[in-house]
Amino acid sequence: MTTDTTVAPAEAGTTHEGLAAWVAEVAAMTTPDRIHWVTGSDEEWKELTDKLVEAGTFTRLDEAKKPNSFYAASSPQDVARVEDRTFICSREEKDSGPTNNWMDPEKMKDLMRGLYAGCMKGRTMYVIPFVMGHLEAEKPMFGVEITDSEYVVVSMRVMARTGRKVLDRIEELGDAANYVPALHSLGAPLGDGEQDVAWPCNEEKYIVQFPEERTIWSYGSGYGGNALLGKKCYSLRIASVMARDEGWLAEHMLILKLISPEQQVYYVAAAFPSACGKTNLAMLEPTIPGWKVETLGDDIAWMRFGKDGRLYAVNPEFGFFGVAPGTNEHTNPNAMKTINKGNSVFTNVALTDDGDVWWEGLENPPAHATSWKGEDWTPDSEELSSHPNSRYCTPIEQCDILAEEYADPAGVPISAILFGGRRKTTVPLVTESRDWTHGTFMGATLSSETTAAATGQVGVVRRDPMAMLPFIGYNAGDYFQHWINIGKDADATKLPRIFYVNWFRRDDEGDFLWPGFGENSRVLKWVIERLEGKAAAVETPIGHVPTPESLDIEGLDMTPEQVQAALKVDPEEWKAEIPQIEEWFAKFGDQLPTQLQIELDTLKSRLGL
Ligand SMILES: Nc1nc2c(ncn2[C@@H]2O[C@H](COP(=O)(O)OP(=O)(O)OP(=O)(O)O)[C@@H](O)[C@H]2O)c(=O)[nH]1
Ligand SMILES: O=C([O-])CC(=O)C(=O)O
Ligand SMILES: [Mn+2]
Repeated sequence: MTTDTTVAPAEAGTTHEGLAAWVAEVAAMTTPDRIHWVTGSDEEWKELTDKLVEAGTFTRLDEAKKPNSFYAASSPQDVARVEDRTFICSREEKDSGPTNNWMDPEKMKDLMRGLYAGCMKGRTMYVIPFVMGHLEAEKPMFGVEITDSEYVVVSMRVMARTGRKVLDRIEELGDAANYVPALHSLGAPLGDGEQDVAWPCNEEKYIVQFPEERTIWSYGSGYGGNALLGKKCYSLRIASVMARDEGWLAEHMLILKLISPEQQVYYVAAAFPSACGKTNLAMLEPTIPGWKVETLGDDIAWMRFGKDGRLYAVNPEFGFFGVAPGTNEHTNPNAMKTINKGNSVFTNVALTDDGDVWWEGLENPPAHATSWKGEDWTPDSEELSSHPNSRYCTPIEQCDILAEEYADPAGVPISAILFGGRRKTTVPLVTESRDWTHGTFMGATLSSETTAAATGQVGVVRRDPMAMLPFIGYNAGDYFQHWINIGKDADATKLPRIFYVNWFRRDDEGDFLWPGFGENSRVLKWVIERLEGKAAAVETPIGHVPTPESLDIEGLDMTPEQVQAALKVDPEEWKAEIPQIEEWFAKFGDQLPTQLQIELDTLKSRLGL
């Protein structure tokens, strides 16, 4: 037991005094049986995964099918992000804004200290030094996560650069190393001799960001978005606050590299809400001849201005935490190849009898499997084999189409930003904004049907600004202003152009109008041709949409009427949208940037309202 706050540096696990003191303080509060400083070595991975297998949390998959890979099933009450349990505890309530839960930070800390007291009893406390983005970055974005979950340690090693090398650098930099302290506990202490369960967690959950302190406290959940604190909590909620203060953008965006038949290279970033197609677009296999996509990231983009005045994006992550259902050789062959190389963790999918994993939408359903709930499953079963938010966690460097620029800490210059949501009606396949401010309006009014990526009802249309509704770490009105300011201060000719896409529009029978997936390359082609001034567009009240001839539909299995229906801008549908936008904007009161009100007024007058 090493929870003494006066331990010598060697015993403290680090020569960094501030870090040693924080770790000692947390240990004194949470009273773990032991403390382990995560090195990130292969031996450590082996030890931890063996321990997880022994505990029943992991099942080792067949080595020939998925080498060095594991299956896990969570508790049914711990399957997704918990937005109603997520808080932005800024000092002033108004700074968290109308879209976040808030509590006074001191009150929250008192409450959580009560929960954390003794919460690691019987467990090991792991200290994970990590960096989001490159260790070689000009200003490395360090974090240190304390957790009592081996599942979290193993997953963090896949999702972020972690371990001894990071700690060495933090120690070298000393006081100059700014790191985000991120505390996580499952909230499941073990009594003396008490047998552990396969997925320990607590019914009571708190996912808390303290934006001024750049600190994260998470309690009660082992699920990715709630527990891998480098991801949503740091790289979006905390980083969005840093970005506001420092003049950059931390966004819920994929980053892809597009190569035209003429070998021209373009970089595109795209923000879609959770489970709305980022990973799929990021790894797309174009169906149109001569075009090629490489990937840089599937979930998060940090964008800063370069010396040349362009906006450069880096992916701060090191792995993919992807939605399993729907992923297959047709929809996402590159994801399949990546996970088949192994070194991956699969959570809440089905386990086949021959030691592989399966999920809805994957080819070749097994005759029998064990469902994520641990029940017998056959293709005739009424229940799903896998939770709709089941996930694979796999190393990004295993992706065959990873762009070489991924290794560049300076990132890639973005030419276009796409916003997109999941809408059955109203929103056309693609619309180009008139300018940055109009594009910001499109992002600020983005709407989407809710998905299984968060707990709560699925399929309800809600505004999800820039796909960041659950991730903006401050007042969303100020966030909109920040977006507008980014455009105001920049050279407009160098800014990315902004587009709005919708792959999910349906016909009267309820079928998707647009085939999606690899066919989305046709939309990317139109976007690039717009940048080059080559493609035609129709001006509509909501922006520029493709003329039917300008969209490349050669070889596409769609009638011209179906293409028209996918592209259609129906003024009546948009008129019905206006009261929803007004209601949304009303939430912000005088925190709503005037420019967005002007954009709304312009849209109304274009619709004849
Ligand atoms: N119809 C249709 N479905 C799609 C398309 N792209 C993705 N999907 C489906 O949407 C679901 C989520 O896709 P992902 O690419 O994993 O979504 P994501 O935005 O990366 O999700 P998060 O990891 O939660 O942020 C999967 O079931 C996909 O099969 C598309 O172009 N058309
Ligand atoms: O954070 C998670 O749990 C998964 C994810 O990427 C999202 O929900 O956007
Ligand atoms: Mn995501």
